Amino acid sequence: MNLIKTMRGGLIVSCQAYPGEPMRDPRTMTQVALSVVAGGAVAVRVEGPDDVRAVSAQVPVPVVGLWKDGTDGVFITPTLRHALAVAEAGAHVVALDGTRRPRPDGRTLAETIAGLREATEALVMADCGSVADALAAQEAGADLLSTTLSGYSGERPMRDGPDLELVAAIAGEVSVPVVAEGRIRTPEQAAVALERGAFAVCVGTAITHPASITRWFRETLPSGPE
Ligand SMILES: CC(=O)N[C@H](C=O)[C@@H](O)[C@H](O)[C@H](O)COP(=O)(O)O
Repeated sequence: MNLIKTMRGGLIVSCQAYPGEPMRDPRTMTQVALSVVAGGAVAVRVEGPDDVRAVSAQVPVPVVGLWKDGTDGVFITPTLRHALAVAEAGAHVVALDGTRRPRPDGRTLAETIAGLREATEALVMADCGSVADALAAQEAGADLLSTTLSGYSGERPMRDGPDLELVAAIAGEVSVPVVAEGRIRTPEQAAVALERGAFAVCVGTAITHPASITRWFRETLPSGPE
């Protein structure tokens, strides 16, 4: 619980590069992670066992690890095998799909969390897409809940910005800490998420994904090269 307390009111920064991108390299992601820690991140969120291993060996803050497998359905740390690998790589917190959808290995979320607890000391962040997910994930034993999958799991509409309504609704219903995550683009949105009851805020793309940030600028310019 002490580890969770260190994140209270803070900014968790997700440092991820996607398959095929130039920054997809454990050394590069470690440099990104060290840079966001220098700026005050209370924790980092990192994808894939290789990046988790490299980053957790170097950064002085908790590492929230995940392993994406695929891009559809349940793909964030989808099975117990993935969760164990992320913990073994050094993650202090394992983030996994916390929706009520069937999981590829047939285990329930509760069984997955129990299996992880038997083998490791890692805490669990359940990535949710609705209030019903959050309630079920709390029941299943998650240590932290996040709104990561709002707009992606089919239960909430996809918005341009963060689903602050969901943050408030979950925070009002559960007793475990709630992380506001997903499409937070500005410091102001992050501050509002905390006001609405989030325990901490997680920002990825707007801080660590240069291709997206560049695109936002370019698309906002009135005209430019074709
Ligand atoms: C839905 C999904 O796959 N989310 C992923 C989860 O790890 C990441 O791609 C996001 O970057 C992360 O959740 C942070 O959100 P944003 O980048 O919007 O600040």
